[in-house]
Amino acid sequence: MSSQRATAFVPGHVTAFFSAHPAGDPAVAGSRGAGLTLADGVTVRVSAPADAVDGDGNDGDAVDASDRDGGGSDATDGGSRTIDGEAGSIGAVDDVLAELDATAADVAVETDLPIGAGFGVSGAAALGAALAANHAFDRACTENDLVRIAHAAEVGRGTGLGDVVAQARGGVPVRLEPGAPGAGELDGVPATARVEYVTFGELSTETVLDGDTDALTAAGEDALDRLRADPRLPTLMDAAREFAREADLLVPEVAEAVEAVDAAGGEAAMAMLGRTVFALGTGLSDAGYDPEVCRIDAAGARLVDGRDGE
Ligand SMILES: Nc1ncnc2c1ncn2[C@@H]1O[C@H](COP(=O)(O)OP(=O)(O)O)[C@@H](O)[C@H]1O
Ligand SMILES: CC(C)(COP(=O)(O)O)[C@@H](O)C(=O)O
Repeated sequence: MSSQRATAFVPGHVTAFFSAHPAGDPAVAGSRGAGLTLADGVTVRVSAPADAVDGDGNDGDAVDASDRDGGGSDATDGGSRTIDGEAGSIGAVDDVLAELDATAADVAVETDLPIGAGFGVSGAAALGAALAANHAFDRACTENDLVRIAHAAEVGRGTGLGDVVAQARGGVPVRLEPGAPGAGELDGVPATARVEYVTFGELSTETVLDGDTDALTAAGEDALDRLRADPRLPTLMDAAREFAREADLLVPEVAEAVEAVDAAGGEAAMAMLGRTVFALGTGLSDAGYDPEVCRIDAAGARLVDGRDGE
């Protein structure tokens, strides 16, 4: 049965450490590393125009974009695109919609997370758009197909390497081999925890990934070896701190917060790639900060029903 509206939720993902592995094929390119997925994430609502869902996997010429009211949209040839109610789009989302022949959709991205601050919002929006558009347009893709499409879009735009596969899994994903399903390989640290975070601002993922990533990648491989030898959260946090120092990515506000949490007896690290510090338990509040609070996400990306996305 075809459904014309669908909503997906995708957890945020803070990368603790990573190594970059470029490749000609964006489904094969990606990162190794580890991080935490968060119960705070991104909700994506997709509506397909009535004449775009024909159940044979092809909306083709049935949709004349010029007939549609593009109010509130800055999309060039399709339905409306909003981020938290304001007109705006994310490149990886546009590419996912094009791949699914679903540019006619109205797409609303909603999140309480800051964009560009290391929470993988662009990857989450891309994966959420893939899950919801597949359902709304009755495209009959599998989950692996949709993860591959979102991963390739995110890598192609240079806004992430490993967030999408991690967000699809949930929990504490360990990316053992880079790339989308079929190429990559995932494991996880079986753990749950309260997570606190404070954001001081954005850090351009595109700029870091476009630069020399050799030192970063060497540090990321060392960190992954440490975690594989001792797959527990405190080791992940310690490996993350060492990675940030060795890769020379620490920014002063984050370094100060990580030290303050350590002095108060807690565990904190920098979220790659953003001016963001995250801590386990009450680490940041114990150090005198006023953090956002959530938990490690248990389920990974999923379609959700109901008007409120609950
Ligand atoms: N309000 C916004 N602030 C920052 N980036 C935005 C915003 N709206 C759209 N974008 C797009 O979202 C993407 C953010 O990617 P990235 O820096 O990897 O952030 P994140 O860590 O949240 O994934 C960029 O492609 C950027 O152009
Ligand atoms: C660290 C990063 C390359 C970017 O993460 P973000 O800035 O959150 O999009 C991530 O995708 C990863 O591979 O671990």
